[in-house]
Amino acid sequence: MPTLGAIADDFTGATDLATMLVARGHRTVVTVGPESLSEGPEGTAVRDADAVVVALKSRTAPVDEAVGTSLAALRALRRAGCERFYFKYCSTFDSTPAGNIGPVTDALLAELGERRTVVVPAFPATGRTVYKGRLFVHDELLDESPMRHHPLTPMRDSHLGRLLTPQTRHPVRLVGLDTVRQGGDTLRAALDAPELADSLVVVDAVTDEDLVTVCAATTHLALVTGAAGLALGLTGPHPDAARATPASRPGDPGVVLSGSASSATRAQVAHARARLPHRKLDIPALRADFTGEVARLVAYVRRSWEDEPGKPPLLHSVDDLGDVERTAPGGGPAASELVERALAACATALVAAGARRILVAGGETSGAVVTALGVRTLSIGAPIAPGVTWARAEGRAHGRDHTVDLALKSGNFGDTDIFTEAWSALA
Ligand SMILES: Nc1ncnc2c1ncn2[C@@H]1O[C@H](COP(=O)(O)OP(=O)(O)OP(=O)(O)O)[C@@H](O)[C@H]1O
Ligand SMILES: O=C(O)[C@@H](O)C(=O)CO
Repeated sequence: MPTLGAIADDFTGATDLATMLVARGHRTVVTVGPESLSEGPEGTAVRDADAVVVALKSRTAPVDEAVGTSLAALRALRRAGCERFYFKYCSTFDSTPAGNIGPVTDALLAELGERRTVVVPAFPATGRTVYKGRLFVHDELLDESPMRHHPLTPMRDSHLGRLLTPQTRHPVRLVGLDTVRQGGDTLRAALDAPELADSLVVVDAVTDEDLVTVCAATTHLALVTGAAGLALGLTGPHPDAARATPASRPGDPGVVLSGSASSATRAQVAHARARLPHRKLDIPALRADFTGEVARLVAYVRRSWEDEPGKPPLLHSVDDLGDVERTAPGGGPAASELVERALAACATALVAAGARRILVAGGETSGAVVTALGVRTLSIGAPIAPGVTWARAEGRAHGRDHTVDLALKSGNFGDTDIFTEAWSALA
């Protein structure tokens, strides 16, 4: 029976955390939404797991909806036996002044009858560190990094206290690196101090060792919050936890679907364009004739499978930031919505046409694709890069069951050659 229950605010974040938990010895199941926790064969997989991660698409949802789905996930995890909880959000703290990190944290605390938790977005393996309460992305402050241009959650501050305060009913406090470096016992005493009893406590962490210390000092908290780095210190009972075997065989048709505008993805797209068949989504064409344009994209991929076997085609929506359309002309559907819907529609049509391995770039995009594919659970398979893994996805779309290998790549994760090299991990 699982004891650790996690709620991830997007799908790439869910597989990011699950990858870390598997590496730390937890048999881990990712369920898409809370419903799959109890139903049918997925219920059995959950009962055999040490940890369950519920993947939500709540990061940019309206606040009430994000709170509602997160609470439903918490209740389902409690029913499944979980006793400790982990709210996973982005290592770049993706949120707006309204939420959803603060409101969801407040609601989870209230439901658990708790008043205090930690806020730990650091993930040094991917360049995210927190010092003096400020979030860095590699050697830049968050608001000076490319995250300030994010299409949905532009991050215009790096001070976690200032970012979180408008989102929460709790005071936001800081425990600094000097305390963390004094070790787990000192840090726990600092966190348990009466003046922090009602607070969301941002904790500095710059290295993996800092995160192991933070983890050790917070095992008594019913709820922790952060990115996947905080799970580094969570050693589980099954160090040899098996990874899922691939659903596909080498040579099976594959495709890359990228709706991410992040700087790492843009470099990956540029690299792949020189090496893979590729087609860019035409937003005005999607707006004018959505069904026809999706059919043309699908036909292009199918033709590429025949003309250039072994080279998974790339469908992408952004080469450079000039491609990001922020306001829809004439009040039509937003470009972001069109891109998500188009890539999701391509995914279901391509799976029906024989695709067995799909690499998706972008958290929101991944949510759209995974939902359209009717995926209920993801079993973590071969790792690709820090925070990115292949996962075996069981789903149902167009009235047919299917099993495919899915990799959900967070916008800023992965090396430049990930779109051409990820496939070798499936061999
Ligand atoms: N040309 C475009 N114009 C406007 N919006 C776009 C365009 N291309 C993609 N988008 C939208 O931008 C958003 C990108 O978010 P997504 O979460 O998929 O990627 P990301 O932010 O890079 O990844 P992550 O959240 O994992 O860091 C999606 O909603 C996508 O539909
Ligand atoms: O923490 C991260 O950066 C990722 O898992 C993520 O949430 C991006 O969508």
